[in-house]
Amino acid sequence: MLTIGPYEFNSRLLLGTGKYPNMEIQQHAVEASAAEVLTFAVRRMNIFADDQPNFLENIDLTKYKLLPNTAGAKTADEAVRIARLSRASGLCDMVKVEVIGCDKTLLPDPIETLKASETLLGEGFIVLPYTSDDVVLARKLEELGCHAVMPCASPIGSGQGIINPLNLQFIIDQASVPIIVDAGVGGPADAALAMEMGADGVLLNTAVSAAKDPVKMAIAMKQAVEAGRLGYEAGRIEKKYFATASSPSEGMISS
Ligand SMILES: CC(=O)[C@@H](O)[C@H](O)COP(=O)(O)O
Repeated sequence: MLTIGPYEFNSRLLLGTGKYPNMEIQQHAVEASAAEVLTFAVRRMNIFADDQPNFLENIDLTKYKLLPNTAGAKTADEAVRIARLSRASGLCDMVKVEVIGCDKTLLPDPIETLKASETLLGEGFIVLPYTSDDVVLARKLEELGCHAVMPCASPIGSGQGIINPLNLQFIIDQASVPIIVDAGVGGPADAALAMEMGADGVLLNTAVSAAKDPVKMAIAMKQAVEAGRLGYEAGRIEKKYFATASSPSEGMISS
């Protein structure tokens, strides 16, 4: 079970809803992924225009928890405004705080992320900030009271996978709130590795929505997250410098 604030989920895969070839493929991919949390950019949604196409119409909202995100915000104030708007529209009291500090890398602004998270926590939101793999910032966000921390594997949409496993491991090891690896996942092996390292969940979008076959990739990601988690729980063997024979040598007939 993945527990975020008051909510519990069976699936540890969280899915983004942007950039699918069309809404039908998106719907099938979402179903195939078995994700229970769907994130979407409030600013890019027609949530207030009844006459506009809206992915929420195609999704059975009784099956999913929505995670509105503040994509597009460049300051804490903007992120807070977007979060208030989404809660006022009755979507959810969870929010993924995303405050971009650099247009080229889409890496988050740590100071504005911290400020926005503090304000939203004070207003009773369930706050999940998107961060870089900064170990100290992750700790400060947890100390602030964030319900989960979401460090990126690598820049959004880059598909580079986990580029700083050491930092990510530090973040996972020090945390007592869920760590959800968010952004930069390229293939199932990246998702499995994050889970094997002890992450509590993986949030991804582009790897599925831009895959040649998004529905197949959604299934692959589901299985990768499950396999990675199972491997983590099973306990991996230690890496050794030299070989160790797989069969016991005691009791062998010597020639
Ligand atoms: C949808 C969303 O929230 C993205 O900003 C997220 O960070 C996923 O990134 P990828 O597209 O790299 O998976």
